[in-house]
Amino acid sequence: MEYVLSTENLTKQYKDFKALDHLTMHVEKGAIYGFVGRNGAGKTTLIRLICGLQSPTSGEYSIYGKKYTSGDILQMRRRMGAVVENPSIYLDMTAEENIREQYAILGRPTYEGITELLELVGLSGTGRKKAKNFSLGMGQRLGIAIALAGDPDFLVLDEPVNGLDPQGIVEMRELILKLNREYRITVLISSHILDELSRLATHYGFIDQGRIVKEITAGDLESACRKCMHLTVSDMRSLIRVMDEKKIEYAVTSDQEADVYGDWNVTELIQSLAEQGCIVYKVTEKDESLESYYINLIGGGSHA
Ligand SMILES: Nc1ncnc2c1ncn2[C@@H]1O[C@H](COP(=O)(O)OP(=O)(O)OP(=O)(O)O)[C@@H](O)[C@H]1O
Repeated sequence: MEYVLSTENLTKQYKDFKALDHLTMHVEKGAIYGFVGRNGAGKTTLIRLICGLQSPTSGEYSIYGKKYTSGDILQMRRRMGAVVENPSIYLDMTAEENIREQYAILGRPTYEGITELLELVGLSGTGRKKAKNFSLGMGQRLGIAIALAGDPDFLVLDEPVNGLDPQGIVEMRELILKLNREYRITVLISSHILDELSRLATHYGFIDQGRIVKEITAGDLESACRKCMHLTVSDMRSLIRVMDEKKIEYAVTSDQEADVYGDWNVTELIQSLAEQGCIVYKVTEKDESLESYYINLIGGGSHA
């Protein structure tokens, strides 16, 4: 497995407060990694660390397999683009001037590719408009364009849809998907908006109080959250017999209760059970949403 980013026991302590507490995570090459956690969980701290804006207290991280203490780390960071907190945009400049500026900072020999970059992020029509007159969504997209100026293959976005209107959210989602699918850019996105992430992420890392509580692929998460029928019955042995005969997937949850997976005809199922002398007292549809999965995972409390 090739990891673009991996951390091991990464810890960041501010006086007597641990913002990151032995955090271990793995971002696979090609992934859109949804970094999920409530406000204050430590997402931005992790991003600041991997961008080299702050140093860890202990533990380590590697980018493209190179440890942060190695001499090659700066080179690896050049393969990374990030939009952290407020993107560094010159407000008195146009979108194009901002990207030109970034090209100059990066020491790129020509201004080639700027038109394409503006088009990619949907800012090609902004002409002489200065960044200070941009909408929030345009500003976010300019931040991404600046982060893309160095042709990164790893893009880190801290809460990219925060504050955007529904249209802005859709545009941001489409842009991220395009960067990942067409340009093969691995993306790490931090967010507390789970529903939005679920339309994008191929992998998730759930963070709480500075620790990763779970890393899971989108496929495994979908299975964990899939719909099922919850049955309360008089006779569990009969239920088991009927389910096994019909090759229906199920899970017994108590003496009288079971979860039945798949899209089955409820009337037929109840009839088959009745024929075996098993009365169905109650049928409810259970749909563990991403949100409730997450709340179960981190044990409730006040959430973002
Ligand atoms: N420089 C600092 N000094 C002291 N505490 C800090 C500092 N920076 C961050 N923290 C604390 O560390 C914790 C984690 O902050 P962080 O910004 O990483 O959270 P987050 O998950 O990004 O949350 P949010 O979604 O609110 O940005 C917070 O409790 C914050 O107050």
